[in-house]
Amino acid sequence: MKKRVVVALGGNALGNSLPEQKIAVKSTAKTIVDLVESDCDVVVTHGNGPQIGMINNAMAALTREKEGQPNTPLSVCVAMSQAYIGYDLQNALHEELLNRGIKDLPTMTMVTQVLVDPKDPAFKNPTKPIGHFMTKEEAEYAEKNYDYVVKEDSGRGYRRVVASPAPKEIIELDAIKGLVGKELIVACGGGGIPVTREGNELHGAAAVIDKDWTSSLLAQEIDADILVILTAVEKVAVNFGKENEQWLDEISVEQAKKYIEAGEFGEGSMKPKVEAAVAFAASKKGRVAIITLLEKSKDGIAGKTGTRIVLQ
Ligand SMILES: Nc1ncnc2c1ncn2[C@@H]1O[C@H](COP(=O)(O)OP(=O)(O)O)[C@@H](O)[C@H]1O
Ligand SMILES: NC(=O)OP(=O)(O)O
Repeated sequence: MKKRVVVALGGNALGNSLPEQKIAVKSTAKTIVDLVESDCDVVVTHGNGPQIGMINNAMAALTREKEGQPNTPLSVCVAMSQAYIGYDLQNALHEELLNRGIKDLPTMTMVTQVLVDPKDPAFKNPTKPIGHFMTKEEAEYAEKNYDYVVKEDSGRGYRRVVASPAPKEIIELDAIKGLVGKELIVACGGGGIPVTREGNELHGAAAVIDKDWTSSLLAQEIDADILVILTAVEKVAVNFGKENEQWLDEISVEQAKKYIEAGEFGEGSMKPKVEAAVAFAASKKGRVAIITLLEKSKDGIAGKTGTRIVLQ
């Protein structure tokens, strides 16, 4: 029987610049089509940290240059990032599907809005890094002149941070559900365009939602069998980077929660992935969340590698 799989693409699946992304999506498409050929109905989600930083900077420069040019809201920048990344992915998937003789699976990108709570405390405590790394001097300049909130990122330099509220509801969910299995869909890009509700109106919010959290919500809502979070490591570790580092194969939801509490996973990097994986695996017995490398996704689904989180 076909498996329903949500594949969440991390930064290494897309690269950090326009030329890097154009190259990266070629191997990303191979990985995704491998899953299609392994009898999976796939829905693709992706991050947008570098891309939204780039788009936001470009739009802000335009506002500074041209009198009367209104500022572009962050929600609109997320929408732009969905279209831009979706275009590159669709283009690469189209080619890869045809190369393998698969002609009956159209690809499409769904511009997706995701409801957030305007009272989410995340709006008062920006944590989500976006855009490029800055030196201390560049960071100070950006804070003073562009009103950015900037934080030091694990010894690697400084990055702008923005609010990252929790995803509550996927507005286009029914449309996505109707297409799973019939089309190869890219949805909920960059965690979704954050919106708040006022009656029948949806208003864009100044935030970037964590894509791992939205991917977990999507996987639960479409009743997926597997959530695969693809990133830059083959497995999740405890004592990561230390002498007694231990790579994890299969762990229970309970064990994963204990490791989260013990602070085993990097804030803003591995921790949201494990939390999102736990939320999916805990939501129904039989659901499996896998965290692994992009190029190992097929082996991960076959149970040969990756860290698997399951409800026991
Ligand atoms: N305990 C851990 N086990 C494995 N990787 C970890 C751990 N803690 C932090 N990391 C780091 O998290 C990174 C993945 O997070 P990130 O780069 O933010 O993801 P993304 O692929 O979504 O862009 C890994 O490459 C690794 O450097
Ligand atoms: N929106 C989001 O989570 O993007 P990254 O995965 O690139 O941080």
